[in-house]
Amino acid sequence: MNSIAVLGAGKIGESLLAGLLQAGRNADELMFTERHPERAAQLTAEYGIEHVDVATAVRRADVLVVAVKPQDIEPLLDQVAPLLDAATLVVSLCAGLPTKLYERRLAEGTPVVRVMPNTPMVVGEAMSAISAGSHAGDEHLAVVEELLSSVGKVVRVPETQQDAVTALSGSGPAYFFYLVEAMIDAGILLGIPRATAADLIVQAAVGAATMLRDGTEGHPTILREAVTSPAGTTIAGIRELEKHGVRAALIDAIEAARDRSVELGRAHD
Ligand SMILES: NC(=O)C1=CN([C@@H]2O[C@H](COP(=O)(O)OP(=O)(O)OC[C@H]3O[C@@H](n4cnc5c(N)ncnc54)[C@H](OP(=O)(O)O)[C@@H]3O)[C@@H](O)[C@H]2O)C=CC1
Ligand SMILES: O=C(O)[C@@H]1CCC=N1
Repeated sequence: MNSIAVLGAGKIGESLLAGLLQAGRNADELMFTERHPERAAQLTAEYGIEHVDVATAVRRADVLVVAVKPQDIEPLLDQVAPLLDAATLVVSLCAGLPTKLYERRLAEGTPVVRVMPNTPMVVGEAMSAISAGSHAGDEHLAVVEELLSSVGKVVRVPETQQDAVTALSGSGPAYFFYLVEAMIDAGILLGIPRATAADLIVQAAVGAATMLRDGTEGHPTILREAVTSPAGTTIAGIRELEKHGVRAALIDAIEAARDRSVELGRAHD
């Protein structure tokens, strides 16, 4: 079994570690680096995973998972580059950062796989899209697939699509959470207690998501039409969504997220 070091155990790094443990991986196959000692201690207490320094992570890990903010990548690569040999697989979870950035900075021939995961990996429901850098072959993609399929679904995409994927499934959970927040607020407006409104909306979201994924008819238009009765309540609401341009707003939002991903990568050209 590969030993895995997560460099930067923030929100996504912790989600990955927690998801891997939940999937049955042993804590002693995992390690992480983190620059705040209190947070490191808290993570070790909660998960039983060892906090190590970068040099130890590079020496011991078969797979180095980079999970720092894109803005923090340069100082991290300064630390890693002199220590790393080309036998270690580098897996980047960072929005926008191309594999060629790592290839430029790390030992010649280092295999790099770019991944866009999402936080539902903490409950084993991640969507991760993976792309090989120029020194990563099928065997490296297979290692990453095996790792991430234990915490959700994995697809292979050309690296040219990763900025769009970042906007869709990387940021996607935030947009669903935003919709849920807004719908709970609507419940408050209508006089429903917050806890009850939250129960109603969260279960509606879980039911709708399950129908989309597991139902015999998973097409969103057909499912939405089945809820929309003639002269009924749903169409009255949909007319308001259309009046307020919600569909166009979502398309614009996802395009803006894609553009920001491109910009984050260009900052390192
Ligand atoms: N959150 C999400 O839903 C997703 C995030 N990502 C990607 O994952 C990466 C991390 O995002 P996220 O988890 O949200 O961000 P966080 O800020 O929560 O996590 C990054 C962590 O890395 C730490 N860090 C930074 N530099 C170093 C270093 N040199 N050594 C050790 N630790 C370091 C940060 O410390 P400090 O607090 O001091 O900054 C922080 O704890 C980003 O590149 C993002 O694009 C990808 C998909 C989804
Ligand atoms: O907001 C971000 O930049 C990261 C990348 C995808 C989800 N969160």
